[in-house]
Amino acid sequence: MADSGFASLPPHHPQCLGCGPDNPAGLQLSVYRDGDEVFTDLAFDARHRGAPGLAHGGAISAACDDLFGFVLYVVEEIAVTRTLTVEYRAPVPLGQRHRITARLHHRDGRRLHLEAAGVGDDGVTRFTAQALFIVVDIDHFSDHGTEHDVHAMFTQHPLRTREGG
Ligand SMILES: CCCCC/C=C\C/C=C\C/C=C\C/C=C\CCCC(=O)SCCNC(=O)CCNC(=O)[C@H](O)C(C)(C)COP(=O)(O)OP(=O)(O)OC[C@H]1O[C@@H](n2cnc3c(N)ncnc32)[C@H](O)[C@@H]1OP(=O)(O)O
Repeated sequence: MADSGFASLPPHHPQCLGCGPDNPAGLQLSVYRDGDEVFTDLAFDARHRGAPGLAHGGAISAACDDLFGFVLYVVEEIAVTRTLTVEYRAPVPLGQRHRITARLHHRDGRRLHLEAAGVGDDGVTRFTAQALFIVVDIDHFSDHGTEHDVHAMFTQHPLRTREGG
């Protein structure tokens, strides 16, 4: 796939369930920016099993939620999920790669309306999602994480260029 040249976005933090490279129980998403959209290529595996051979809906939902958290790099706002709706249009087989793409649909004050779709490498759209994120201040996180960890989450990382595809 001709992905080289897309900007690689930094994980929210190293232990993030969705994208943290240091979280062995996480999805370890690698996320890229393509214009105003973000995307990740993901094949659910045995750790994400729901019914035999199929991905668990909660794992799919987590992937969508975390990917929405990367649209924030495009919007340049800090925001958190208030609502998340996933439409499971077709079963998602384990081991089959899907590209999940997310974008801002529209903004209304503090409300960010987001949308996403997961398309298999066979061209089938198996799930779509809509979310409402609410813009918050960095203080939203201060009561729960250490100052160091909260600061690190919002440190600007230089965008990297994807190598290969
Ligand atoms: C540029 C740098 C960008 C860097 C980005 C880096 C990191 C990403 C940032 C954060 C995420 C960090 C790490 C994890 C990453 C990603 C994972 C995905 C994201 C998540 O997993 S995140 C966890 C789950 N998430 C929560 O843990 C939220 C819990 N929740 C709350 O903390 C509050 O609930 C809060 C703060 C959300 C709102 O509380 P609040 O008191 O501030 O605001 P309020 O309730 O007043 O709502 C405000 C306005 O939205 C309207 N409104 C409300 N609900 C509505 C609805 N259903 N439909 C239509 N409108 C609605 C109201 O009517 C009002 O409208 P108006 O402003 O016009 O009055």
